[in-house]
Amino acid sequence: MGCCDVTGLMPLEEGLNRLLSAVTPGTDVETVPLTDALGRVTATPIQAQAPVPGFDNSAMDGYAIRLADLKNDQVLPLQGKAMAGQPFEGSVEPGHCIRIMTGAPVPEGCDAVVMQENTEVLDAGIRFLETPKPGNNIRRAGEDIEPGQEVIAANRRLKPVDLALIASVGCAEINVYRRVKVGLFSTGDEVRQPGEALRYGDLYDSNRPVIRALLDRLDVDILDLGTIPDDREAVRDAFLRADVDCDFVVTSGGVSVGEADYTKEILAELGEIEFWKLAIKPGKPFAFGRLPNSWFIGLPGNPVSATVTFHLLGAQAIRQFQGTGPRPLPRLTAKATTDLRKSPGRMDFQRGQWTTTENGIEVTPSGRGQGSHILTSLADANCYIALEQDRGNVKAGEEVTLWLFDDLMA
Ligand SMILES: Nc1nc2c(c(=O)[nH]1)N[C@H]1C(S)=C(S)[C@@H](COP(=O)(O)OP(=O)(O)OC[C@H]3O[C@@H](n4cnc5c(N)ncnc54)[C@H](O)[C@@H]3O)O[C@H]1N2
Ligand code: MOO
Repeated sequence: MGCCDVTGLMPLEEGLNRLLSAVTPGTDVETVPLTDALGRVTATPIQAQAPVPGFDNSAMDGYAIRLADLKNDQVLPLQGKAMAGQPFEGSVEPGHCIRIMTGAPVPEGCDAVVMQENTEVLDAGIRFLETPKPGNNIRRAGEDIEPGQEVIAANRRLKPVDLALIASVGCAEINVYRRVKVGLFSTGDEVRQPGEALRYGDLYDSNRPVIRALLDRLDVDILDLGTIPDDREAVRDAFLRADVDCDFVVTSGGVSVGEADYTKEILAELGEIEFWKLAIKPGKPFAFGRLPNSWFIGLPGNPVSATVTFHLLGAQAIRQFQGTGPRPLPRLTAKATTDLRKSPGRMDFQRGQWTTTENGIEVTPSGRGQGSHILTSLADANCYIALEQDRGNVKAGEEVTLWLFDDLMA
């Protein structure tokens, strides 16, 4: 197939659908303490046993009163004190008020709290400078969460504030799915590690650092097998090693049609290719398949292609296995500020910077070019300019669809 031959390429949507229906969520569950739960995916829902707040309490430092007691002079003698953690005990005598602090239980019978700033301390008691409405400054029991309420659903990736919510209902341990294990390696005789000297024709392995970092953000365990030379046996060994221990094997390079492109060949030998070659640019030679024990994600060697295909496809496959399901990127319509070159046949994911201007939302291509070796185009971007498969060149001012970068890429 020549570089411009687009026959037999699978549209992105079809590839993604096939990948998502092939990957079934993992089922192994473990229990972790709340402190270790960030980024994990819940296996069971979490329900509140008791209301939150657990009791009617004061929203302000001030005085708790019975509204009916406020007479013309608005002065009530002070009877006692309610502090957070030290409730007022006993019953409030008619015509009295209680000093109360934020978070302290509102004494029974009191139906409003007046903040300190709206009162005056006299020898005879407290003068109220306002007449509050019933319930003023009282936070009701169960206002946030009712008993029995589901506060966290199953199959949710826990974010920082979820941990607060879970703590607020007193839950100390959480059932989560086992962490996904991902084996990772780059291939290529020319691929060196940063810090090493380059021979003529070599380049540095930029794929592994970015894919590792993206995997970290997906909260997986990584088995990093490094860079494997273009040697059939070495690539085969790396595949077998990763497959034994992992749920996914992610590689970069060797999926094209070159003479040392063994990745695809070995996948066909050890497992099964589900699909290879998508109608997208960059990333045409993306491969997805099944190994004896794991799923295979074969990223193209070009750095932009590897990163974009991992973002659009690989990460979705991992989320599917993790149980959260895929997370589509949000989309926006914008005006292109410049002409964009585009050949019909593949869907383009050009890299761009979108901004809101007085003319609406505009997008400008990022980097010094859109080649799949131009990493700066991706580093300077905050979105993809997603140009439909059949679309041709775009003129400045035309509308284009943006796929916005999510927190994985931002
Ligand atoms: N005859 C054809 N040639 C190519 C086609 C095609 O359809 N027909 N597709 C092109 C496209 S598109 C891509 S993308 C690449 C994908 O090739 P491979 O996945 O086989 O990758 P390599 O050939 O090993 O490398 C491509 C390119 O990327 C550099 N590379 C590889 N690994 C890394 C790494 N870890 N970090 C940084 N850069 C890396 C490598 O040196 C090459 O320059 O194939 C096209 N060819
Ligand atoms: O489609 Mo390749 O992944 O552009 O360089």
